[in-house]
Order: sequence, then structure tokens, then C-alpha cells
Amino acid sequence: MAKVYYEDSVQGDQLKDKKIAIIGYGSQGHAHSQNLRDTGHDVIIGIREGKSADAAREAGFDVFPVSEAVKQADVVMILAPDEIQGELYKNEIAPYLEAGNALAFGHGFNIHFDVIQPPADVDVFLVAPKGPGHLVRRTFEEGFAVPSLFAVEQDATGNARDIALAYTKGIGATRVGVLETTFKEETETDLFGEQAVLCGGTTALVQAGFETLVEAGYQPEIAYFEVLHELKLIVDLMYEGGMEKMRDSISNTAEYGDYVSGPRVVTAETKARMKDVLTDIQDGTFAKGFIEDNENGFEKFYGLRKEQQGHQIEAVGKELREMMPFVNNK
Ligand SMILES: NC(=O)C1=CN([C@@H]2O[C@H](COP(=O)(O)OP(=O)(O)OC[C@H]3O[C@@H](n4cnc5c(N)ncnc54)[C@H](OP(=O)(O)O)[C@@H]3O)[C@@H](O)[C@H]2O)C=CC1
Ligand SMILES: CC[C@](O)(C(C)=O)C(=O)O
Ligand SMILES: [Mg+2]
Ligand SMILES: [Mg+2]
Repeated sequence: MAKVYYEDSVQGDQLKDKKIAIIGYGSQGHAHSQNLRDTGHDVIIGIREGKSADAAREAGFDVFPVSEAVKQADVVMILAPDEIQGELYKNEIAPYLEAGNALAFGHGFNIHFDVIQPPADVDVFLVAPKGPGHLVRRTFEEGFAVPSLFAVEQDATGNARDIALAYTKGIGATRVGVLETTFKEETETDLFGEQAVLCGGTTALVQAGFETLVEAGYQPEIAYFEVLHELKLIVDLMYEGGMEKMRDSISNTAEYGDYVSGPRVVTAETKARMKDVLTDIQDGTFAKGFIEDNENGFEKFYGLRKEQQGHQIEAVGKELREMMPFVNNK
């Protein structure tokens, strides 16, 4: 079994007396910053002026332009969107990095796909929580955490690994488990997970299920409860105790239907398409398309977003959730 790092596995604190600049204050940025501050670390925020900068100030952080934050920091964690990191690094980070600094990432995309090439005299590592940033913060406040990965790409100081591990502890991840990986493995598995299963696969499955019921004449509200709302309740059981716990809780009818009909929907053909998705990630086709679309003003991305926002399941869900304020955990 892979080695899992917990609180006791990390001795000392290699981040003590270091200034950490978090670049970006969005989903991951606000969570890393607040968790690190709560574990006693010196955190500043590097960001452009705007909504996020206001939120960071409101949360009590010292906020600087990115270049100024980099100048002050020993550890620079880039938590800006992947598609802008290359330009941001070139213009506002690289010129201000000093030998012996550490450059860190929440996802390996820009190092793995060679968009960013750091100088040889800085440490390069990643700390990637395996969950959305808002849950990284919420679970921390509840006393636990989101499991995370760390990887070292470049060890200029001889301390990169210890600094990375201290960072995982600083955001709380060692409370629940941290695994060591490489930039390649983190990047490829993360992209695959979000595209084929967690986000792309799930939304496509839910939409197809919703459309199948509605096209057959069933009420859209019933279809919504059946294939989207209840999904969380079923997934929660898998999260707690795997498929066995979920199958233990559902009826025998549902369990029998699970075995005989699941493989009729997710077929060998689906798995072959998953392999295609993985190949596109591994050979850089996906990254190239994403980067090119960004250079083109995200025409494809924003078009697809608009199309998806207009799907009937979203309108039905919005109305139903207004009757269920408990589902919105704000
Ligand atoms: N979302 C997640 O849960 C996860 C994300 N990651 C990784 O974390 C990184 C950050 O992603 P995520 O948290 O989703 O990002 P978000 O889009 O939520 O936040 C990005 C932040 O960067 C700021 N920003 C945008 N452009 C600039 C700029 N030009 N200069 C300075 N700051 C800027 C934004 O500020 P503004 O408000 O001004 O736009 C915002 O605060 C990515 O590498 C991602 O892959 C890893 C694991 C999970
Ligand atoms: C599943 C999507 C994710 O990889 C994440 C929250 O872990 C992301 O890039 O946001
Ligand atoms: Mg992820
Ligand atoms: Mg991701």
C-alpha cells in the first residue's frame, strides 16, 4: 500500500519563519490562506484588484500586487486559474523570484505541460487537495480536512520535500491523509478524474437520465429528484463505506437493478471512450485545445458554458432548491 502521511509523519515545521504568498484568492486560494493562517503561518495575498482582493482584505489579509507579494515571499503558491498562470508567471512572478525561494502549485498542469519553466535555483513543488477549495476550508473548520497529494519537481535547497510536507500539514491535510506523487501523475489523474467521472462523466450521466425520463413523459420535477438530488445521498453512502455500504442501504430491487442495468449503460464502449479521454490528456491534446481556446477568448468554453446553463434540468433544479433552503450550505 502507498505510504500515507499523517500529522505525526511531519516533524518540525519547515514553513516556520517563512513568508508564504498565496497568488489568487478564489476557490483554493481562500482555503489555503485561511487554513495556513489558522495553523500559525505568515500568509500574504498576491492578487489583482477586484472582488477577490476585496474578499481577502475583508478576511484580514495583507493584499499586494502579485509582483510585490512575490518580492516579499519565501514560498510562492500559485492558485490563479491554470490558463493564466503562464502569462502571470512570465510578467509578475519570474522577475521577482530569488534563489532559494519555493514556487508551489495546486495542480501540476503548467509545469507538466511545460508552460512554466522555473529557474534551477528555486524549489518547485505541488500540494493538490483532492476536493473543491470551499470544502478544503469547510472541512478544516469542522476539524478534519480533504486528503491531498504532494510532489516535488525540483529540489534546489535540499528542503523542498520537507517544505511541501509542512505545507500539507499547514492546510490541515495530514489530519486525514497525504500521498506523495509526481507532477505527471497528479496532472494526468486529476484531469482524467474531473473529465471522465467527477464532473464530465457525472453531468453527462445525470443529463441523459433526466432527458430519458422527461422525453418519456414523466414530470421534470420528479426526474430532477430522481437523478440529481438523490445522487448526493447515494454518493454520500459510497463516500462513507464504499459501494458495499450504499448497496446495503438500498432495496434488493435497486441492488439487483444496479447489477443488471448499470453495465448496460456504462458499457465496454464507454470504457473505450474513457481510454480515449486519457490518451488525449497524456499526449497533450487536451492541454493544447484548452490553451488555444483561451488564446481565442475562450470562445468554445464560454459557448459550451452558456449552452449547459440553458438546460432544462438547471431551471427545474433552481425552482426546487428554492423550496429546500437546507441544501444550500452557505
Ligand atoms: N477549484 C478547486 O477546487 C481546485 C483547483 N485546483 C487548482 O488550483 C488553482 C486555482 O484554481 P481555482 O481555485 O479553481 O481558481 P479560481 O478561479 O477559483 O480563483 C482564481 C483566483 O485567481 C485570481 N486571478 C485571476 N486572474 C488573475 C490575475 N491576472 N492576477 C492575479 N490574480 C488573478 C482570481 O481573482 P479575481 O476575482 O480578480 O478574478 C481568483 O482570486 C488551479 O491550478 C487549479 O487547477 C486544484 C484542486 C482543486
Ligand atoms: C474535480 C475538479 C478539480 O480537479 C477538483 C475540485 O479537484 C478541479 O480542478 O477543480
Ligand atoms: Mg482535482
Ligand atoms: Mg482539477
